[in-house]
Amino acid sequence: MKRGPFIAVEGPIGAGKTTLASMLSTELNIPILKEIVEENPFLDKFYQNIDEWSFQLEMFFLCNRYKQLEDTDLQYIAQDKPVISDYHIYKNLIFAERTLKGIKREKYRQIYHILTDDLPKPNIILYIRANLDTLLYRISKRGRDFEEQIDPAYLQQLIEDYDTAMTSLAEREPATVIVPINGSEVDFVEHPEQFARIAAQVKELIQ
Ligand SMILES: Nc1ncnc2c1ncn2[C@@H]1O[C@H](COP(=O)(O)OP(=O)(O)OP(=O)(O)O)[C@@H](O)[C@H]1O
Ligand SMILES: Nc1nc(=O)c2ncn([C@H]3C[C@H](O)[C@@H](CO)O3)c2[nH]1
Repeated sequence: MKRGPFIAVEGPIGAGKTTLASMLSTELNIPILKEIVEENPFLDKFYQNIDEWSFQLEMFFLCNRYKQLEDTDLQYIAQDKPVISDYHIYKNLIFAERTLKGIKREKYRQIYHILTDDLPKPNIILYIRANLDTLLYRISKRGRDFEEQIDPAYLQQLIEDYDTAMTSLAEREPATVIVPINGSEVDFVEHPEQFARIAAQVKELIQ
């Protein structure tokens, strides 16, 4: 069955997902769904001690996004209305596979699949790839206190995890369109013509 476009913007921390999703939402007049950051009670503690807090944090993100996705399904997808999101639910697994170990990782995997397997997934993914220097620069420019403690090695691993995950998603879901964007070279914030090219590409995909 054909359904309305469900667009997700993805990429590692600080790649520009919220920025690009917001710009596209305005330009294309499509409602935006944003992830919850400031109200997250575990992020600060997590960055201070990943092993201690990872399970609580990953479960918090999963429950939150599960609820958002359920609502999105009712409000938009089931009614064939377009929507753009600054994340894909799959990011839960990308992060959790990196931050959890042993039995907790195994339990998390099972819960992730139970909760999300039957929910609608984005049919278009704008995947912003960016190198470590770009991400570190953008994260520091954004200036969230709790992110000052991010270990560059953790960020570098996530860059690689994202590449692996997107390749695997493309194999599992050949119908999903993945548009790679080189976030270290393409600057959709400072260069309107570069943003216009991305917006035109998305317009063409959803027509
Ligand atoms: N193409 C760009 N050129 C210059 N600055 C950018 C660009 N994209 C994003 N930024 C800036 O980088 C910072 C991070 O961007 P943003 O918050 O959109 O990233 P994100 O991928 O949504 O992050 P997170 O993973 O934490 O949710 C912001 O300060 C934003 O203004
Ligand atoms: N561990 C972990 N799992 C997730 O699912 C996840 N999603 C986002 N984040 C972190 C990245 C930014 O610092 C901040 C805002 O995106 O939250 C996550 N961290």
